[in-house]
Amino acid sequence: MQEKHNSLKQNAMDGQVQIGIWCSLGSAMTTEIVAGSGCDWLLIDGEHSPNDLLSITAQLQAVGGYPVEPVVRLPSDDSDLIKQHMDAGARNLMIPNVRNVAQAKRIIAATRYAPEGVRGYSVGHRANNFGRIKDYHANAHKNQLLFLQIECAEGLKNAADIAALDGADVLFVGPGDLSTNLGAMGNPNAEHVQQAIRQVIAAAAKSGKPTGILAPVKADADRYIEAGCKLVAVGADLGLLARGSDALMTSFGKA
Ligand SMILES: O=C(O)C(=O)C[C@H](O)[C@@H](O)CO
Repeated sequence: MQEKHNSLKQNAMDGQVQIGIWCSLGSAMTTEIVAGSGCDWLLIDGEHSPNDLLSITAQLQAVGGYPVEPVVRLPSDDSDLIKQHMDAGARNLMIPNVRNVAQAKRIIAATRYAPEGVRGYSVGHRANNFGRIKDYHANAHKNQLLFLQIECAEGLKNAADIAALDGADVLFVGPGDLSTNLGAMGNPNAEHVQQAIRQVIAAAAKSGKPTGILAPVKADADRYIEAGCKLVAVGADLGLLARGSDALMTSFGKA
């Protein structure tokens, strides 16, 4: 048995736009509903959502039969969390608030087995179909996609050097944190924040790496795609449900 080819990695590296949806509800059921939408990828959020290793594993299992690549965002760059979630089958990882090359190198090392890295070895886990994928450990890095979030001035300053690292596959802008850390909380469309986002796109492009962003407003998503973003999350389960249910109640005069 071979590991399934990572179409998201292939398409991202080929410069194809890949449309995603953010999953924040911590539910295998709602994430499976999203998986059937036709999106290319979906983000299971472990940073700002009530998720843990077990709930993230359940969501990975729920979407396993769909033509979608799940990306798991961890709450930090903790190497033990990286190990646990990769063993659970999270081969596309997003790490928040990456600020400099030294931190990025530590993160990359945590995703790789020796001699390139320090990922702990386990003979059987969900990632290698419980030992059935015999060459998993030798080839795992070929099917992994690592998203490093650029969300502050230091990360912005170091973005090009971070993107140049082997193993730093995607620079992913966190528009909420980036705008907050640039003095424009709640206003990612402020011109200096937009300029910063364009700077991240250019920094990644210098190393031939794609950029991603979360843009739940279509006009913003269209603008970022036009500006060169390739991995764009265009909505979130939480917002879709809140806005949808509110609109429904408004239509019956209930809100
Ligand atoms: O900074 C951001 O914006 C992100 O990284 C995305 C948010 O954390 C996401 O949870 C939506 O609020």
